[in-house]
Amino acid sequence: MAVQISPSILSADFARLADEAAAVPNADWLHVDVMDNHFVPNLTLGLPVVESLLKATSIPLDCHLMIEDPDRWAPAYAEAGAGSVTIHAEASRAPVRTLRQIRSLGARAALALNPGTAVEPYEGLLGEIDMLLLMTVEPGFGGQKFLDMVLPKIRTARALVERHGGEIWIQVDGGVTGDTIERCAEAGADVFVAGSAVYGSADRAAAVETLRANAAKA
Ligand SMILES: O=C(CO)[C@H](O)[C@H](O)COP(=O)(O)O
Ligand SMILES: [Fe+2]
Repeated sequence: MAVQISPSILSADFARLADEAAAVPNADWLHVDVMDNHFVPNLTLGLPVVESLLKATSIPLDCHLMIEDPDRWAPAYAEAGAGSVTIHAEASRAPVRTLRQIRSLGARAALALNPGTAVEPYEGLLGEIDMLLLMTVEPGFGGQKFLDMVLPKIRTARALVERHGGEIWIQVDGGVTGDTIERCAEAGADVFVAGSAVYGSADRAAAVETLRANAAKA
């Protein structure tokens, strides 16, 4: 499993997003948290900002939609050129249709599960996804404490994914730091989102490399 690091611009300076993207040239992805103040109690950014960001960086965008109606909006992010589009299982009413639309528009399709959502009921969707996102905090805000209770679910997900051929990536998001990343990698995650651990550091690129090195220790 190659380690991939996806810095979350949630913790970046929103007035300087192009510079903040340029500060992490060694990132595999740029994680974009779309929040609508309904599915989660916070409001961030939407499609117009993603469209501008796509013009400002060559780093592929990993769009994490924390919105009430992902079935309506997710295809537009894929159409705009996002490299990966993630919908929440708790929000989607038609996940198969939406995940297929995302793929048919050329993006990787991903399904996200909140900390309290079990993975087993979604085994049937594994054929429809390129990545499974396991939230390691309750979605809505950056800078929260990593929830250790999700570690067994990462192990379960890794076992399920291996049974399905092992090609689906497992992403973790929330409270991922130089300290917690090793536990996530050891449990079976291979894509790591980090907001405050990267954008809370003076040297963002060095923070990305520290995360990558620590994940590789597992
Ligand atoms: O989806 C998210 C929150 O809902 C963010 O991606 C996540 O919280 C990143 O921030 P941090 O690394 O600071 O926890
Ligand atoms: Fe996120």
